[in-house]
Amino acid sequence: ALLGELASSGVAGVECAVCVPYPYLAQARALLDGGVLMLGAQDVSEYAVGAYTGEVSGAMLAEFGCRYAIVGHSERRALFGEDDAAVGRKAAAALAAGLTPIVCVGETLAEREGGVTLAVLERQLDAVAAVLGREALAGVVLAYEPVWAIGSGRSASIGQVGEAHAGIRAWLREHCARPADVPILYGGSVKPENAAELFSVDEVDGGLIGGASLVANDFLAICRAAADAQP
Ligand SMILES: O=C(CO)COP(=O)(O)O
Repeated sequence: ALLGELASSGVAGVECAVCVPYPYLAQARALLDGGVLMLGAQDVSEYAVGAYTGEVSGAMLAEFGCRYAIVGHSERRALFGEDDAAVGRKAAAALAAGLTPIVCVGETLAEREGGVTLAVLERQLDAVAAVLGREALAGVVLAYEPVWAIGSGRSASIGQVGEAHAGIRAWLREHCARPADVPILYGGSVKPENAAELFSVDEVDGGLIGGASLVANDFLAICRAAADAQP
């Protein structure tokens, strides 16, 4: 459904990708081959090669046509013990395999209510910068995903998103060789109804869509909102 619509109507200037679970990569690749939608994975191993049963390396993902790998999604951090340093190593592994890591950062509700949102984002970003360095950092995509807004139906407010994204851009100016090259996506209950407003916020360069991406027409509406928000 996505391919048909995107091929006919297009979304000029917007890069769209689907990040599918590992077992569906081959099937997705066959469907997407040569089309306008790019392919990504939802995770990647921090190890390039070796005996790590169950792990999927960046090279394997590249072989299956992936352009992107999400790293440090809050569910990976909270449920699978991925700490800030491991997220940095995964980002490095993705880059080494020629993939663009989509590095997720975001605060929990307790952290937001405790007034430490920007400090948490900085801590998570510092760990990535410590592994990548200023040059390689320019090759990532960042995604601000407040944990409390993911899958909850409750997106962050325009003000909250603006403050976090401005904070992340300021951090990039200090730590990244080419701070303007790094897109900052917002994720957390993005829907057709709120996409245009969220994409109008300064320093919001796109979205990382969960639930709404499973409904083709909703995802398409969000892609179009991103196209309409082009400067
Ligand atoms: O985690 C997300 C995308 O990775 C966001 O999920 P929702 O859009 O369902 O809140």
